[in-house]
Amino acid sequence: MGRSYHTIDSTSPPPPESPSVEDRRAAIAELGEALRTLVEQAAASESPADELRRAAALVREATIPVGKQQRTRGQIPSADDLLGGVRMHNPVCGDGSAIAPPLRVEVVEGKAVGTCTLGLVYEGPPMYAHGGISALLLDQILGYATSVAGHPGMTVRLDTQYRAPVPLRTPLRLAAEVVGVDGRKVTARATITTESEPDAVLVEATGLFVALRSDQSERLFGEALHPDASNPAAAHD
Ligand SMILES: CCCCCCCC(=O)SCCNC(=O)CCNC(=O)[C@H](O)C(C)(C)COP(=O)(O)OP(=O)(O)OC[C@H]1O[C@@H](n2cnc3c(N)ncnc32)[C@H](O)[C@@H]1OP(=O)(O)O
Repeated sequence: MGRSYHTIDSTSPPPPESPSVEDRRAAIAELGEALRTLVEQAAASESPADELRRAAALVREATIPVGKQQRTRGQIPSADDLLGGVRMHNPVCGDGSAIAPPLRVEVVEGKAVGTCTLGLVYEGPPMYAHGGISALLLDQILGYATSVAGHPGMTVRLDTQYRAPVPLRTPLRLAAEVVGVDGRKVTARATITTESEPDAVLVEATGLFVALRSDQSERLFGEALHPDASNPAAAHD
């Protein structure tokens, strides 16, 4: 099951989940996989117009069961475990996300190392990834590196250097590590290469992360973390 570390995550392993939560996560992942197949095939499709219209009708029909129960912006997904690092809909790593590659991340010798393959849905220049997608991947793995190093924070600056285009439908490797800690400010560096040529850096980034003070955390996330305390209506609208 995909796990993604966020700014308010701890790095300790999550406790065992109940079977119903695991089943719900499995269902979310199954839907995510189907959605990713759909969006990739749509981006690559050369099917005739009538086939595309038939597909659009089927997709509209599929939104009915999915839309039956919706959470609000202020509600954390019931299948997530923030402290355990489970974010099912994270747009980079989440198994339930239609737009996540998804990036798989593990810790190797103190570095966060990620792997993914980008489909045609991420195309910018023909055959290569959109630059914003590279920045998205780098921001995520930098955030992961700061979390696993015990310094979770929010990105306040992301400097990205594009040295060569990132090829689509090609296994990629990302690596990130913390290079400096100055009070609440944490600097980390990350790279994107292909798996076959790990020494040829395609894109690199330096990220500056700031650990939130408790008042900042409360201001930004209080509604989601304590919905009943801050706004009883938010949990139910
Ligand atoms: C699962 C996800 C994994 C991770 C995914 C990637 C993470 C993300 O994408 S996070 C989302 C994107 N980032 C954001 O939305 C953050 C938006 N920024 C903010 O909300 C605020 O800047 C916030 C709350 C982080 C910090 O508050 P702010 O008042 O700006 O800073 P403050 O707390 O006073 O400053 C702390 C230090 O950081 C410095 N600083 C803040 N911003 C910057 C900046 N852009 N550049 C340089 N230094 C900065 C300050 O100067 C200060 O330095 P010092 O202690 O030396 O005086």
